[in-house]
Amino acid sequence: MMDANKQAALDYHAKPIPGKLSVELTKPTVTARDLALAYSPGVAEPVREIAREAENAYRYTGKGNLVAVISDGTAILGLGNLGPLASKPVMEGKGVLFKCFAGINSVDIEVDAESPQAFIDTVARIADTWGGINLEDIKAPECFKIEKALIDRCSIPVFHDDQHGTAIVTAAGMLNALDIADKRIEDVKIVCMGAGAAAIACMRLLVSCGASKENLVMLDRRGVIHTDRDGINEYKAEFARNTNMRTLDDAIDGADVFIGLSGPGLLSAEQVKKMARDPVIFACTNPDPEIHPAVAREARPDVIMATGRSDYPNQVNNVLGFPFIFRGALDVRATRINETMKLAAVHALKDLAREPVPQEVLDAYERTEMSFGREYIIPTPVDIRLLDRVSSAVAQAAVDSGVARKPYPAHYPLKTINDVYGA
Ligand SMILES: NC(=O)C1=CN([C@@H]2O[C@H](COP(=O)(O)OP(=O)(O)OC[C@H]3O[C@@H](n4cnc5c(N)ncnc54)[C@H](OP(=O)(O)O)[C@@H]3O)[C@@H](O)[C@H]2O)C=CC1
Ligand SMILES: CC(=O)C(=O)O
Ligand SMILES: [Mg+2]
Repeated sequence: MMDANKQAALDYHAKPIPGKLSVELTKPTVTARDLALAYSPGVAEPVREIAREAENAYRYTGKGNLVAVISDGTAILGLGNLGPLASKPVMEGKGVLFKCFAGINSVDIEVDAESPQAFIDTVARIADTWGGINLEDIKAPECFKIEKALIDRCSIPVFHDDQHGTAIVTAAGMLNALDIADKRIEDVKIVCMGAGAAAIACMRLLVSCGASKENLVMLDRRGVIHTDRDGINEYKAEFARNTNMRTLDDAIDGADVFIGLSGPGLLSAEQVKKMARDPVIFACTNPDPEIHPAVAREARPDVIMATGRSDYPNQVNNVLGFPFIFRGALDVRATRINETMKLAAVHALKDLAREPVPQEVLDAYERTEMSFGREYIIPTPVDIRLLDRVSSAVAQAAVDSGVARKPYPAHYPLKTINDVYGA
């Protein structure tokens, strides 16, 4: 980041008070009577009700609209394993996004765990306090076992955002980008740089959406993941290709799609030049993408380009997913976030990009025009319609697929975050 922007980012986090989130009160606390209701003796009444029937926690506490954002700091954005405390600005940031885009309260928890099992046990022991758990920035392959174990042990939704949030948004953006390029997902040659949490989940979901594993090459730090390679874990093995390709140079030749979920600056202009017509490049590593959009565009004026960042067009970032997916899941008290709900979110996002863009979005992005096309393949996070479209689709899918413990919300559609508690 340039020095001025770097200082601006540090000042933003430091001033006027440190951090980006605080806690607000929802009840009066002025008089002795208020205190007698809020604390002793009044607080004993909801305690007794919850002890009698656990579901009452949703009625008498903030549980139903409260998500824990939990990390061990092992894969902080694309910055790597910098430890739990260093992940705190990102986890606070996820809390900001939960609140401002979906009206969901959250608490960030950074766990210093000596092993995946210790992490699992820590999270499982505090799980009942929340309406849902958003796991964040936990590296592969540990993240897969951690998420599965917690889903098995918890009765609330547990969702590894870097896997599924990213996959949902990537799939929605990809379906639109391929439509614009006039290509079929079944036919396209895909190169996926990275074989971690986000990459594995993105490729799994793209395959569910029609992509062929035979057309897909995945790479990690050692190059192409192929069937003759030793020592690849079971998740990478899912995408091992029987191929002579060994390097990105080999794989990128004639590729229709490059998806980067790996590290900064790994794709060169020369490699972009070797891609097929109307190449689709999602350079999603944060904060510094696999290739700068200007470099890609100079190499190939016909590129359809996305990054994970807010300061370029086409932000393919899980921020478009997790706030609204949890909103829908919480509002029907879903026990989990299943594949049906994820696909519903993909289609809601994909379809919304094809509608006219509201003036508020144009103003926020200081643009006079935005419409479905190469520079607008996916809605922007500030688009208030996401709250209605994605949350409604996810809630309906939860009901339809039998994981909802409450009916489709009577107070939907949500027009603003002020609507989230209903009338
Ligand atoms: N835009 C978005 O919404 C999101 C973007 N991301 C980005 O995706 C990236 C990966 O995140 P995540 O999956 O959570 O992390 P993981 O640690 O789980 O995976 C990282 C993967 O990237 C690979 N990788 C790292 N450096 C290189 C390199 N120089 N060459 C080839 N492969 C490399 C690793 O290879 P190996 O297996 O050999 O170690 C590993 O497979 C991050 O940069 C992150 O910012 C993640 C989530 C959301
Ligand atoms: C966006 C995000 O979650 C990441 O880069 O890790
Ligand atoms: Mg992340």
